[in-house]
Amino acid sequence: MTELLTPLADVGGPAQPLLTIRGLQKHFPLKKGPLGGGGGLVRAVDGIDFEVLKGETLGVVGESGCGKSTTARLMMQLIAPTAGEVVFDGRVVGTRDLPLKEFRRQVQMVFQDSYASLNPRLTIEDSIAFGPQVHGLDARQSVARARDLLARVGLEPSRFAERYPHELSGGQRQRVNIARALALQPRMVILDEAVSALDKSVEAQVINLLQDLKAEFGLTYLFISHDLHVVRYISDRVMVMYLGQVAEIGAADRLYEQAAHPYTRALLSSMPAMDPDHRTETAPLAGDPPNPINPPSGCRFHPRCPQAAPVCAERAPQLRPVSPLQRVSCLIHETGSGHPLALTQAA
Ligand SMILES: Nc1ncnc2c1ncn2[C@@H]1O[C@H](COP(=O)(O)OP(=O)(O)OP(=O)(O)O)[C@@H](O)[C@H]1O
Repeated sequence: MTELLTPLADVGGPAQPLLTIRGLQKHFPLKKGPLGGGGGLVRAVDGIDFEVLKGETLGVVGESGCGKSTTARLMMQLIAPTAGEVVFDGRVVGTRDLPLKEFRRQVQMVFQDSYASLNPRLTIEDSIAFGPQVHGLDARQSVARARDLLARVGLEPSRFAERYPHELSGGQRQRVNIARALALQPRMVILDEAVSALDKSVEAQVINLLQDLKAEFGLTYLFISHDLHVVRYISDRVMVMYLGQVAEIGAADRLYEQAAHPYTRALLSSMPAMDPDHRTETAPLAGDPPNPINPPSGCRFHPRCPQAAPVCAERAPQLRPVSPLQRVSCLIHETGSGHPLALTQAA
């Protein structure tokens, strides 16, 4: 299990998985046309395995449509998987071992749209108190918890508790959503583009708040974002997705400094430079991601990969450890010879 060792191991011994994803797939059927044509499947998530370690923030990145949100919704069991399972703290979710209701108390989610997530007819206080009441806490205790949490996310309860969502700014509403997610005292929070709609200065405040709350409540985060700078800042490890699969996963610093997958390198070189004097050597990502209805054969990245060899169109790579801190799905790393061309030459 050496691949589970992360920088967290430096501070608290070997990190253990809190949530494990095994062979997860989601294929959405396409509607048939009036004459029976069409059909087919959108392979939104197509066989992924990974773990979220206790106490870490796992960042998830990848181009639009690569399956990040579908993965999050599958993890929460908001949609049924085509195949695979979610294991939380050693128990399979949605079984007698760990019924959905109990799992959903322990794992909460915050979405991008701060307004859509709140009931416009409920006051802020009632929105936050609702979850604990559903889970059996009495009304007085639920309201007390809501007020505590409002203060904790930086919203003075005497000013905000009785207001309605439309009376708040986007940043304030997202603080309410975070308070609401914490009201059930979860162990893990999934943040799906949770700061993406905020102004840069508000975004920075909310990210710092998330960091403080994580430390205070001992939380584990899965943090989905298209902003590679933010992901590097907040994450202990990062998972890179490409066309419904995991391309690479590893410790954030190592992945950003020594990416092993050609896709990760291309994605990172498309990052706007924080330092204008900094020049990257790598070619940026060319072309659009291919269609998840009809993904390329072999390695799905091969049509866009600057290092692709003929074998890459024929053989699908497996996710394998390349170091104790990094796993990658690329034939380069399966040969151990440094280039997939060696595979064709050796064959
Ligand atoms: N209900 C659905 N029916 C059919 N296809 C879907 C459905 N939901 C998602 N998809 C498709 O699945 C693929 C993955 O979508 P998903 O939203 O998970 O990607 P994403 O990486 O989160 O993208 P973004 O960064 O744009 O939010 C896309 O091709 C999307 O169009």
